[in-house]
Amino acid sequence: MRHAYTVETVRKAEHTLMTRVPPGTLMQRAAAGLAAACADLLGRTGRRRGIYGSRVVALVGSGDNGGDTLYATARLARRGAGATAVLLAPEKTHPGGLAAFRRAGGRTVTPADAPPLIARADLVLDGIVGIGGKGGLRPEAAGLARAAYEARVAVVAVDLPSGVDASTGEVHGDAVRADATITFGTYKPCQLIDPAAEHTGALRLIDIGLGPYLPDPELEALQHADVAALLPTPVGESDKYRRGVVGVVAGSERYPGAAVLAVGGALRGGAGAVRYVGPAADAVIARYPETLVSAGPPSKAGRVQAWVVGPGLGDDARGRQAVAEVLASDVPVLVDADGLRLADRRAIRERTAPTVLTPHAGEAAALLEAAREDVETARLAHVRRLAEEFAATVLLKGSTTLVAEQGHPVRVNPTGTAWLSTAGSGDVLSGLTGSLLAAGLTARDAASVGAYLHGLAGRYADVPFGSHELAERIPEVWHSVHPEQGA
Ligand SMILES: NC(=O)C1=CN([C@@H]2O[C@H](COP(=O)(O)OP(=O)(O)OC[C@H]3O[C@@H](n4cnc5c(N)ncnc54)[C@H](O)[C@@H]3O)[C@@H](O)[C@H]2O)[C@@H](O)CC1
Ligand SMILES: Nc1ncnc2c1ncn2[C@@H]1O[C@H](COP(=O)(O)OP(=O)(O)O)[C@@H](O)[C@H]1O
Ligand SMILES: [K+]
Repeated sequence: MRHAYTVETVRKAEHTLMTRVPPGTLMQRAAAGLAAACADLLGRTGRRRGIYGSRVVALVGSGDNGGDTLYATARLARRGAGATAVLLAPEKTHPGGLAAFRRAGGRTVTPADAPPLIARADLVLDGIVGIGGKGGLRPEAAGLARAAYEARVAVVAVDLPSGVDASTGEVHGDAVRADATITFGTYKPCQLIDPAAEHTGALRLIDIGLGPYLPDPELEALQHADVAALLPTPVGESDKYRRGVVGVVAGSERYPGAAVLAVGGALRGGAGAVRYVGPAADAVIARYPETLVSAGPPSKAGRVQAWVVGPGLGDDARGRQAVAEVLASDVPVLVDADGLRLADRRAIRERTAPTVLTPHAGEAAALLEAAREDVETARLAHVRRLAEEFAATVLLKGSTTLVAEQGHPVRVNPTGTAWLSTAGSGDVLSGLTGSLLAAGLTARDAASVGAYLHGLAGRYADVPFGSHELAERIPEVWHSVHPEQGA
């Protein structure tokens, strides 16, 4: 599991740790890790394939982030790099870092003289601001960041790309675009959540000894091993009912394909059987003959351990009635797509069994009476608000998928690709996640494992792909996560 913490929590933990180690220790640990990571990068990608003779330019702001950067650049200078520091606030530059940098033979320049040096550099270090940053880059720093970007010079962000909001992943104004980010002590939300995550590049964590002083995480991201431990596995005494039956209420005369896609996802999620309820039974059976079908209503379809309701349901009274029936059941329910529009808000809030809502940004905006752009620019705040207002587990889809449930850390999905933004891919996700719910995973685990597998399926599929291919990739994905199972 990867964990991430807000600035406030990081500061508290650093404060406690600092009282237990000699002054300057943390900065030296950070600088040593940063210099080693830069050396790696110069060895692999620099024009000179190594540190000796390479040209390193450090953008240095007024705080400790600049201090880290100067100490690290001094280490590179001692190993033969030609090092230049651009001082953005000369009077406020970290004194110890600057002295070390000068002793190592580094030279300093003003921002006005920097652009040609940046354009010729092998590596630019962004030490403008770290967790102390407020708002976007100021114009002078923004100009230097742009010069590096336009010259396609490799940029390493120190702790985080300057200009992004560390605790939320929001970006208000100009921000550095990094090829790699070397972060200290723990991950920060900005490195995992878009739009800030898009500025982060390859991410590496340097241990500075903070671990024992950090509380429960505010954000977490599952990794392969966490997902493997959660995947449902049939045992000796299993039968199809004990493995779980998932009911799918989806599709309409107008959108029969949504039913097929959701059922396809459900068949690959580990439940023992899939029941389809709705008007697209012929299309479903033609593609997946193993499905148990009925025309409805859901209340007469037979027992299930979880329901998925909503994909391609349309707008009619029958759809509304089906959603109401499903929400009135005492089993876990996943509500997606049209279901989110048709569902009665109170009926969701008052359910006693778990409920998972899976909106994309547009649907989330409608549920919250907010603007879509606001949801996209502040995903963390909005997914938390949805979980609270609906007393449900909420999976907010998009370039970063988040799963929120009150009283727990928000989960960030680390898999996925922009190729998943294709019609019907959400239908596959809802079937897959519903199947995991029926197989007995908690709402939060089902949502995060569903998003994880779905995101990997998108990465495994040959591009450009149609959504029906995603379900077919799941056995391969399952196997990669859990090498003793799957394809
Ligand atoms: N506190 C610690 O124990 C450690 C901190 N470390 C480093 O210290 C950093 C935090 O240092 P600081 O608290 O000094 O803060 P920063 O260096 O992140 O930035 C604060 C300074 O930048 C200025 N500033 C804020 N927003 C700005 C903006 N938009 N444009 C230009 N200037 C802006 C502020 O006036 C302040 O002087 C971390 O990110 C990390 O790099 C590491 O050395 C590890 C240990
Ligand atoms: N830019 C993106 N990067 C990664 N994943 C994305 C991106 N845009 C959309 N997705 C994913 O693609 C899926 C699209 O689902 P959805 O919006 O419901 O589409 P549909 O309604 O067509 O099925 C979701 O899993 C979402 O997280
Ligand atoms: K930085």
